[in-house]
Amino acid sequence: MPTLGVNIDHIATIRQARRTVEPDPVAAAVLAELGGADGITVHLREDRRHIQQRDVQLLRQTVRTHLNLEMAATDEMVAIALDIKPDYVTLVPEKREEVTTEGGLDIVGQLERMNEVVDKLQSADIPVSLFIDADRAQIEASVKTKAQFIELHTGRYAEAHNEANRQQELTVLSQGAEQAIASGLRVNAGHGLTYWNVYAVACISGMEELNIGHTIVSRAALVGLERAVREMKQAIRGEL
Ligand SMILES: CC(=O)[C@@H](O)[C@H](O)COP(=O)(O)O
Ligand SMILES: NCC(=O)COP(=O)(O)O
Repeated sequence: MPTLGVNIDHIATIRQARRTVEPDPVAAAVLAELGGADGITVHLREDRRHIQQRDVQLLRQTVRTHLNLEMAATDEMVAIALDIKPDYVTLVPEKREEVTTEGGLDIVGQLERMNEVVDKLQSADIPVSLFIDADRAQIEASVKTKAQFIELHTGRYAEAHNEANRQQELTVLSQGAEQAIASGLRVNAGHGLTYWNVYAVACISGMEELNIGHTIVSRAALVGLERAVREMKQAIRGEL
């Protein structure tokens, strides 16, 4: 079975909604690890809409499992990664106006830049993963970069409208994983995975790690709400 990288971006989304100090992503990472997370994933976006650079610095010092830094392949982000030295970097495409990551990286169309960034990071002992669609040409180009990993974008599978479409997208993911592993790449997957759709992806042969965030933070908000309200009643009564 693949390991679980817990993406805690949306803990920071709640904090940034008020620009306050809670909830703290560092505390969230500790709790995720206590719950069995095999790794912690954060996406430091150029617009800093959720995770901040300080969070990544603190997480580097506190995460006991491994820290996966998702980032765009920009000079600014490469400099941050070289300074903080996460356990691995996942290069992702990024658009300021997007609600979340749309599609995978175009490795074919920017092979020279990808080669340069992968080489800079891996020469500093930071393994690189490329977040791509399970597309034959993108996988072939990823091999050329010498990145150690790819992360297959599971968004289209997660958004499938019916069972036939879901099976079709699952086959695309399985075939992509097979091609990548046969070419020497290690394979992770993520985006849009939920408690209801994760199992089929977890069963893909050779899958190493699943990075999952939004559904876990969403569920945490609901399963923790009753206790949170009970504790506020205690606080109001001066009992906390
Ligand atoms: C790369 C990816 O699929 C996710 O990590 C996603 O980017 C999380 O960050 P956002 O929710 O800000 O898109
Ligand atoms: N790379 C995918 C990830 O880290 C989490 O994506 P999501 O579960 O928040 O959609």
